[in-house]
Amino acid sequence: MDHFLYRDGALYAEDVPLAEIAASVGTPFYVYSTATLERHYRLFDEALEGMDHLVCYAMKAASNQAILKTLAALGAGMDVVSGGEYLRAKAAGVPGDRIVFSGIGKTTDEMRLALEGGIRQFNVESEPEMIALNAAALDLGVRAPITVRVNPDVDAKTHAKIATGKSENKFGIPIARARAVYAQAAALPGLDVIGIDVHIGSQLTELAPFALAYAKVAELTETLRADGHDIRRLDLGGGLGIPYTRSNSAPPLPTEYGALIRDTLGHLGCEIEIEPGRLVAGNAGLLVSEVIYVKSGEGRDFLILDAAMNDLIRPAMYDAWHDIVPVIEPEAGTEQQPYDIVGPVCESGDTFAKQRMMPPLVAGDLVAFRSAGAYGAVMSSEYNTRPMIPEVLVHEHQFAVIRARPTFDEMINRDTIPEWL
Ligand SMILES: Cc1ncc(COP(=O)(O)O)c(C=O)c1O
Ligand SMILES: N[C@@H](CCCC[NH3+])C(=O)O
Repeated sequence: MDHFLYRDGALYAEDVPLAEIAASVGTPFYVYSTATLERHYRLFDEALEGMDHLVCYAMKAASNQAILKTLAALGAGMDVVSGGEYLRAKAAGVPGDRIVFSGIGKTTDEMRLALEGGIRQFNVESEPEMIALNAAALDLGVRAPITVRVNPDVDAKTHAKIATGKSENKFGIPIARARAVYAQAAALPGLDVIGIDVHIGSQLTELAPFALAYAKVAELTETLRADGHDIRRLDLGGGLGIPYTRSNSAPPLPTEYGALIRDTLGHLGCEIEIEPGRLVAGNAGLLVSEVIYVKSGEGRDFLILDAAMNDLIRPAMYDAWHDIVPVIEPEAGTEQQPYDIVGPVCESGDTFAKQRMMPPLVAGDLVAFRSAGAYGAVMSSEYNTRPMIPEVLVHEHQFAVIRARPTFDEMINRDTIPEWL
């Protein structure tokens, strides 16, 4: 459930009409609902109730400071994947002991930053990374808490570009090699081996792949304990999918996911961490755009929007579906017609939807892309020298711009001219 509903014939974000925000900030823009963000975080937190746990929001999904602060205020931890994300999390008030550091390519500088600023644990993904982290920790005279991310060779049954748990993927160490790698880690004096990490992919719409992966983690926990390792924390990654459209095959709910965790891993008495990103932010955000032109093509009509692939790359990159709805609710019985919905960028990949059934629209009408809160604004660019679009946060009846649109002067003057020119 989200907080973007039609009321009196118009789409609202909580208690604010989207048209009012559009009039104030101009289109296109991203808008997030505080209530939905909070609700989704709490669903995970409650799903793990009774177990020692921490929900570490995967901030790669949406990392505006205001979003992070909203979640941090509820006690959320953060999963970060770069020095920049680490600093963002700290700036939002998340203490180091609630930050986990994931990613296959952590640099020594990033390791030092986190070791100095405080870190809950590093999720280490290779032997060379282990050696580098050991050296960085010894250099600073500290011990780095780590889990090792294992690759369980499980098919997450999601888009190939966001599946991470098969042996051919670049992530984690093959689970078959885990015992040897843990033995190596335990022998490094700068590392404190505390647990196991796994993350098999994103936008999972079934529980079965999680069940397979977690069963392997349970077995590995017992094996490693028998080898003498004090395995006391399991980081289970993120990946639970969201409904991108209102169909009857909605993905499992956080409660069902929590029950699976309890069933497969509860008996081990470990502290549980999860790293949801998409489910927290995805349906908490919309992209709102205006129709610039309606153009008749050869056998098809194009809705040309002022949003483009640089603002929301998911359809171009993953052929992703986003529901696109008019901001003014069509009257009951309005006949729909097919449109190709496109942006102004100069490539045909700048297509959001083909032959999408919509009520008749004209220039100046507003449309909203649903489920755009995760991997939306964070993946945007200035391609075609299009300014990054504003982000707005709604809280009940108020809204605030949480990132302003840069001016063209700011964009142009960001470049510097070498002295020979
Ligand atoms: C290590 C790690 N944790 C958490 C996530 C968040 O995944 P999702 O947004 O699907 O919940 C990702 C992205 O897939 C990831 O790579
Ligand atoms: N960017 C991807 C998700 C990547 C998940 C990364 N851990 C998407 O929009 O679906």
